[in-house]
Amino acid sequence: MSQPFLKVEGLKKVFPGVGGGADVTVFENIHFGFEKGEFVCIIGHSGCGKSTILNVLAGLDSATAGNVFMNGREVSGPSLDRGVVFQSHALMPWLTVIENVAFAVSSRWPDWSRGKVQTQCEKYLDLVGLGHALHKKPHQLSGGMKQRVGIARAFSIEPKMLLMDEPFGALDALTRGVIQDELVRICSATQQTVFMITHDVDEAILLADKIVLMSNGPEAKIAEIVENPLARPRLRSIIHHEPDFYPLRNHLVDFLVTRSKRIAEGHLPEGYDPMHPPLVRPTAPAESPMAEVG
Ligand SMILES: Nc1ncnc2c1ncn2[C@@H]1O[C@H](COP(=O)(O)OP(=O)(O)OP(=O)(O)O)[C@@H](O)[C@H]1O
Repeated sequence: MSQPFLKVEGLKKVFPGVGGGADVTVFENIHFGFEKGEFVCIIGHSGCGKSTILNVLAGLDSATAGNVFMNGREVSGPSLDRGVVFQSHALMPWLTVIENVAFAVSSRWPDWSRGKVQTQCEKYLDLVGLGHALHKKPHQLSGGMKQRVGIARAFSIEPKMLLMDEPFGALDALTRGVIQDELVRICSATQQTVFMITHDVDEAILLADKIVLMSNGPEAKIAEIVENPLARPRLRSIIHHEPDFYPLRNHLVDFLVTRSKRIAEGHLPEGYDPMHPPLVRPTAPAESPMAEVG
C-alpha cells in the first residue's frame, strides 16, 4: 500500500516536571496521515499538545518518541519545504512588506535574480490583497495586514506543506472572515497541503478536508479523524444552508463539550486503536421518502 504524503507514527512528547515534580506526558501513541493537497485542521482543548505536534511536524521541536515522514523522508529539523505561520506575525520590523517576503524567497532560491524574487513576492502579496502596501513597514500595518504578510511569505516559498498555528486567533471576526476567504481562494488555486491549528469550529468547517480531534491532555490522544462532507467551493454566506452543515458542526461541538473530556477519563470508543483512529463522516440522515398523499 502506498504511504500517505505526511505520516505521523507513534508520536509521544514528555516534558520534564517543574521543581522536581513528575514528568508530564503531553500526548502519546499519536498516529495519523494525510495526502498531498489536503487541508487538515486539528482541534482540541488548550494544553492537549496541538502546538507541540505542529512544531514537531515543522522540525522546530523533537518528539520524545515516534517519527514524522513527509514525502517518504523523515522530518528531522526545520526546512524550507515547510512554511510556518504563527499567531504572532514574526515580521522583521526594519524591513518593508516586500523585503520581509523577499528575505524568505531569496533564502529558498539563492540563485534567483532580484527581478525574479520581486516578481514572486508581488505575486503572493497581490494574492493576499497587499499589492498596494509593498513598501510599508510592519508598524504601519493593521494586525490583519501583518498576518496577510505572514501568509504571503509562507506561500511565496511554495512549501510542500504549510503549517499554521492559530493564524487568525488575534484578529477581529470581520478581518478573520476576509482572510479565511482569501485562504480558501489561494489554497484552491495552489492545491497547497495545509496543517492548521484552530479553536474555531466554523473555521475548520469552512477550510478543512479533514479535522483531527484531540482528547484532553495530559496523555492526549487522537480521538477521531472527521471527514468534511461539505462540497467545495464553500461560501461562508451560504455554507450553513447545506444539509450536512449542522450534523458536522454538532458533531464537533459535542466532541469539544463532552467527548474530549470523557475520553481523557478513559472512556474510549469500543475497539479504539490509536494506530487507526476512527474516521467518521457526519452527514444529515437520508430523507425519508415522501408519504403518498391521497
Ligand atoms: N517547553 C515546555 N516545557 C514544559 N511544558 C511545556 C513546554 N511546552 C509546552 N508545555 C506543556 O505541554 C502542554 C501542551 O502544550 P501545547 O502548547 O502544545 O498545547 P496546545 O494544545 O497547543 O495549547 P493551546 O491551545 O493553549 O495553544 C501544555 O500543558 C504545556 O504547558
